[in-house]
Amino acid sequence: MAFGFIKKVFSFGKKEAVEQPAEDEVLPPLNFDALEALKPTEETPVALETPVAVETPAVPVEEPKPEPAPERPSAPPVVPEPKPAEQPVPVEPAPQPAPEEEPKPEPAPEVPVVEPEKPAEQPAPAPSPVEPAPAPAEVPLPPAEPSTPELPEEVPVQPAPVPAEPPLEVPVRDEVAPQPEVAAEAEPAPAIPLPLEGRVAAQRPGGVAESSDATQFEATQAPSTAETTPSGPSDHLPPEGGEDAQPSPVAQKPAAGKVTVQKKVEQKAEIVEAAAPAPRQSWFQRLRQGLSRSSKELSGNIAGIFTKRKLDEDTLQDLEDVLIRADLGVETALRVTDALAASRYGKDVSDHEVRSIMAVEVEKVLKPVALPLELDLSHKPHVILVVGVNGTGKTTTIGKLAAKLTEGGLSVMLAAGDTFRAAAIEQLKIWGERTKSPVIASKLGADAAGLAYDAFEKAKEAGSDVLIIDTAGRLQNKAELMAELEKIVRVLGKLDPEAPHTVLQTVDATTGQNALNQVEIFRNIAGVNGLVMTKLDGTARGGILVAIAAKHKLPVYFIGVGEQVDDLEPFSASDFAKAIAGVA
Ligand SMILES: Nc1nc2c(ncn2[C@@H]2O[C@H](COP(=O)(O)OP(=O)(O)OP(=O)(O)O)[C@@H](O)[C@H]2O)c(=O)[nH]1
Repeated sequence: MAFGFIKKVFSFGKKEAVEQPAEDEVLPPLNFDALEALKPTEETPVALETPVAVETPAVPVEEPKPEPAPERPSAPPVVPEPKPAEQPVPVEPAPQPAPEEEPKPEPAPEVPVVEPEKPAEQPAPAPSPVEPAPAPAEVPLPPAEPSTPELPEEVPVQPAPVPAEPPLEVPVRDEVAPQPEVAAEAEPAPAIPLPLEGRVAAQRPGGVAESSDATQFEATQAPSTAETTPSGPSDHLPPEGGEDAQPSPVAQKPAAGKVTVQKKVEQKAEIVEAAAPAPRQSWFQRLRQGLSRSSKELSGNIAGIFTKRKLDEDTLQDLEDVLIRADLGVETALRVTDALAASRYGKDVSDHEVRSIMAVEVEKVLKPVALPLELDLSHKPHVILVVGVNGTGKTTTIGKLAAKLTEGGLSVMLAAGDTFRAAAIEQLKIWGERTKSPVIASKLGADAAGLAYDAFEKAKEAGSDVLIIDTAGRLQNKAELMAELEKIVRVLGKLDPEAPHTVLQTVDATTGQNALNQVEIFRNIAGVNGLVMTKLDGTARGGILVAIAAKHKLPVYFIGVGEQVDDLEPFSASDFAKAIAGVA
């Protein structure tokens, strides 16, 4: 029994704590010295049991077994006492904390919001360097040093140890770690962040400033400032600081006028060339990989039709069905079958020939909508309103787009207009930190239109090039959503009749046919004039993009094939058509 307990404790990395009590117990039996020299183990158990009532350590040792089995209650009443009195209780809670902590790590990916908040608080104790002690208060530290008295606290921490080994060193920072990683990705464009950091640095009351420190500070500080929406934002974008902080050539701002946003801001092409090339897979490779499910299913079905069969009415009908089932839409399906029939009717046709013709026809459908996003910088700022159903990738797309713009030397301000979800607000703040873009946010449930108006004013004051406004997308309450979006558009128009200058809708490719309706709805509600197709990676329904293009004929500016900051690329009709058709 006792051994079992000790082992458990060891596993938590608290040998010291346990061993001590064990030794203490052994000490009393020292009276038997000579005799017991050989049987230390056997004695201990005896000693443990005897002193049970008196010596607390002995009790806890036995309880560990009872832990899993509350069966112990049957054991001598003595046992139950020690539990409540001592740590045995905490030992059991240990498993409890495990579930508690797990939820944290899990939400981490989805709701990094929690993480940023923690760091946000830490910065306060930022003087941490001076007070490493307060940090222990966080719990993680105690487990390492403290022994018995802290066991209860340690217990909850122990569950973490498993994943916690890293946290042991810098638990909180670990959570923030992901941010530095992102920052690292953004680093490729070293010159850009510099000026931006300069801005943020200027915002800091204390003027702390090294790049690395700055990053950490911003990660925590930014959110807080964003919360102080009313005054904060303006402070965030001191045009002076921004320009001063742009010592690097890359930081040069594009002249007023129209710029094209593709892989980078077009007007910055010369400077962008200096940026280090990404070592990752080529865009087309990633696109092919992302659409592999769509193309494989399609290719498999096509191959099934044309194996040892001539092209006739039946095969054409079968092909049409396959294309429609692949979400390409009736119009495109007919285009493909017509084109195929025109040149190959009555002949043997290989599936590869069919897919090649399909790629050509799909490209024809997509070509008209594969347009680059153009920003009119004569507007200060050019306002981009991002709409779409919840979860379609609005916030993520805003972050990716902000990264492109800031890397291109443009100053960007973000507005957390989805005031219905705290997570959405926090998520945008994180993107703001990553892209060094000020975020205007307000309390949960605040009037989104009021926030948009406020953000527009602040962006004007700050001289921002672009203002990107996030919005809620609660289609489940269509009337309310419609009223809110209409109000946002109306309010923005008071400051600039032409605003919002771009209304982007994010469309989740995994949605399938319902995406067609979503575009219809948001187009009518918010005047959508451009699309971003997200989550094309890993879906078998990528063909829906073709159906949307054929039906709505709205520009598709970008497509998303992942959650990373660089997983947003300008839409290429040719690349997409080849990728989904599975031809080189
Ligand atoms: N695989 C993949 N995931 C994506 C892509 N774009 C966004 N996501 C993920 O989709 C989820 C929802 O994205 P959000 O940006 O929060 O979507 P949203 O529309 O802002 O959602 P709400 O905040 O609820 O309105 C997140 O987990 C994103 O990481 C993409 O292109 N590919």
